[in-house]
Amino acid sequence: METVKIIIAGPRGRMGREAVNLVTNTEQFELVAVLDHKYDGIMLSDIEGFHSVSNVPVYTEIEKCLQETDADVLIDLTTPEAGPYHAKTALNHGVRPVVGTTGFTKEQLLELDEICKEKELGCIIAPNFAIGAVLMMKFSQMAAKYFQDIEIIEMHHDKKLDAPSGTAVKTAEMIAAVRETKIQGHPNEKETIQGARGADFDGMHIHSVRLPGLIAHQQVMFGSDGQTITIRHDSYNRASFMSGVKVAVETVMKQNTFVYGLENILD
Ligand SMILES: NC(=O)C1=CN([C@@H]2O[C@H](COP(=O)(O)OP(=O)(O)OC[C@H]3O[C@@H](n4cnc5c(N)ncnc54)[C@H](OP(=O)(O)O)[C@@H]3O)[C@@H](O)[C@H]2O)C=CC1
Ligand SMILES: O=C(O)C1=N[C@H](C(=O)O)C[C@H](O)C1
Repeated sequence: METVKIIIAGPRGRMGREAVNLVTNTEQFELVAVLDHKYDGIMLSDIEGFHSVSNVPVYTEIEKCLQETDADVLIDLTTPEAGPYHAKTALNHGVRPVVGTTGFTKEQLLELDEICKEKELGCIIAPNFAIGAVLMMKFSQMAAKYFQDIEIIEMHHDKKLDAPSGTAVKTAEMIAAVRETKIQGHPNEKETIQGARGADFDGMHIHSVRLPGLIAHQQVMFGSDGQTITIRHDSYNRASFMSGVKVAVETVMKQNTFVYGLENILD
C-alpha cells in the first residue's frame, strides 16, 4: 500500500490527540498538516503534548491548508459546526474525508453524498469508530425484528456538544429500517416534566445522560410480554476508536462512494 498522506482537523481534542498518535505511529500513514482554529502558522511540535511530532504545520484556514498541502485524506474530529464544512471543502479539493465528528443533519449528509457522486471520490462518515459499538448497533437491529418496544439510553462525558449522540441516532435509524413504526407507551401518557420520556424517533425513545466520569456508553433496551433484553457497549478510553479510524482511512482510499456508518465497510 502506498503511503496515505493525512490532514487531521481538531488535533488538540480528546479524539484528535489519539488520531495524531495513530497516524504518526502507523508505517503507511504520514501526517502532512493539521487544521485547528488557533495557532495558525506554527508547527504542531510547538504545541504542548506534541513536541516529538516533527514537520507538521498548523493551519486555521482549510482552503489554504488544502492548497498548500499534498494530502489524500482529511480526518475530521472537530465540532458539529466545523465538521460538515471541512468535509465538503476537502471533497472539493479532491481530498477524501474520514469523519468522526457527530451532529451532521440529514441534509448535510445528502449534500456530501451528492459531491462524492459528482467528484467520484470516497468519503466515510462514522458516528462510532469502535468495533464493539458497531456490533451493538447490528445486534440491536437484529433484536428489533422480534422486539418492537425499544428505549435507547446513551451516556457520555459532560463535555459533549451534541445530543442525542451520533451513535444513538444511527442506532435508531438502523432499527427503524427493519421495525414497523410503533408509538410506544400508553396512548394517553403525559409528561409532567418536559422531556421525561426522552426524544421520539419513529415512536422509539432516546435518552441522553451527561456526567463527568463517563466516556461513551450506550444501552438499547427491548421489552416484550414478560421479558426484556439489554444490549450494551462501553468505551472506556478513546484508543477504543482508533482501529476503526485506521480501517476507515485504508478503505476510503479504495472507494469512490459516500459511506455513512462503519458497519457498511466491515466484513
Ligand atoms: N466517531 C467516533 O467514534 C467518535 C466521535 N466523536 C466525535 O468527535 C468530535 C470531537 O470529539 P472530542 O475529541 O471529544 O471533542 P474535543 O472538544 O475534545 O475536540 C474538538 C477539537 O476541535 C477543535 N476545533 C473546534 N472548532 C474547530 C475548527 N473550526 N477547526 C479545527 N478545530 C476545531 C477544538 O478546539 P478548542 O478546544 O480550542 O475549541 C478541539 O481541539 C465530536 O463531534 C464527537 O462527538 C468522539 C468520539 C468518538
Ligand atoms: O462525543 C463523544 O465522546 C462520542 N461521540 C460519538 C457519538 O456522538 O456517538 C461516538 C462516541 O459515542 C463518543
